[in-house]
Amino acid sequence: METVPLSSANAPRLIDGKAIAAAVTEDVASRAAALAAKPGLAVVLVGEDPASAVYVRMKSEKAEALGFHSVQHSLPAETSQDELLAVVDALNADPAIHGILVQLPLPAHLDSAAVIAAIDPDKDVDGLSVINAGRLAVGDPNAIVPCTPLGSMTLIGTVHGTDLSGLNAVVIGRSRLVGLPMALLLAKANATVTIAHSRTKDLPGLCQNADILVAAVGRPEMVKGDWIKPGATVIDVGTSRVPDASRKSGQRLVGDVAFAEATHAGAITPVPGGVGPMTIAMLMRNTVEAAERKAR
Ligand SMILES: Nc1nc2c(c(=O)[nH]1)N[C@@H](CN(C=O)c1ccc(C(=O)N[C@@H](CCC(=O)O)C(=O)O)cc1)CN2
Repeated sequence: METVPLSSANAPRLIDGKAIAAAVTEDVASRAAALAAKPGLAVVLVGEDPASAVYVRMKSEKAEALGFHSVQHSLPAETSQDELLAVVDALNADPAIHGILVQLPLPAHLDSAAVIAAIDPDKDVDGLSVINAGRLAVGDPNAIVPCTPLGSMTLIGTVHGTDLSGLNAVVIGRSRLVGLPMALLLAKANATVTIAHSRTKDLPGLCQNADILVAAVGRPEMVKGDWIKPGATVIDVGTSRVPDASRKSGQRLVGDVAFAEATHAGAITPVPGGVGPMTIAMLMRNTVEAAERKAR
């Protein structure tokens, strides 16, 4: 991946997640074509959450476009825990499936942790199982790493390269999906990492010390311009829909960062077109890797 110097001009450099994701998926397509059996990805959606339906469709369509065997299970919102576990069990046993993803969040009556735990860790292409989280924590190369942090690290790499020695990184958010694995990956790359959350004292002050700021809280435009250190690299993981009467749809997508105020950042991911496309690209990469491992 090309390393681009930090911007010295007034405007921050936009980190083009769409273009970088396209490069990742191009590589995935050629790896998939080299396999005797197509990589198989199963995506499971429970309920009718509109955003989840969009993401699941994007995943299935991308898998098809890359020549994968792509399977989608769309289950009603009232699906029971046992019914969902039975779907996961069947996918675990299916040799044509190398990756299983259960779209989150699940309806409130379902136990997400138990569902994730039921996925074969070698097919857990979301990297959410305790086994894969543990593998990542101890630096096991067999870890399947959650897609959004993996994609975010690739974006950071286009600015700073792979060695983040001497850089302070602040991750706002401590979820299993993004914040915690992100912090581990940054630490593995030699950054000095702080995990911040809703109980953190003086969050703006902490962020002002961050050379790399990762916002993953899901609160629209929470990170204000004066929280950002001049020249910092800002990775915006948030994707919230807010009302916007000027749009035909009546809404627009915003991140966790007040983008228009981040004029003095060195580099920043836009929303849309930043981290989001990388999440899908890394899911495809995790799936082809799972298929390659199976073929060895
Ligand atoms: N099982 C999982 N559930 C969820 C994950 C996940 O990684 N695994 N992540 C998020 C949502 N997500 C993927 O599922 C996701 C979010 C956003 C995008 C994306 O490409 N966004 C576009 C905008 C798309 C739009 O118009 O809505 C962008 O940012 O450019 C992809 C995937 C929660 N659940």
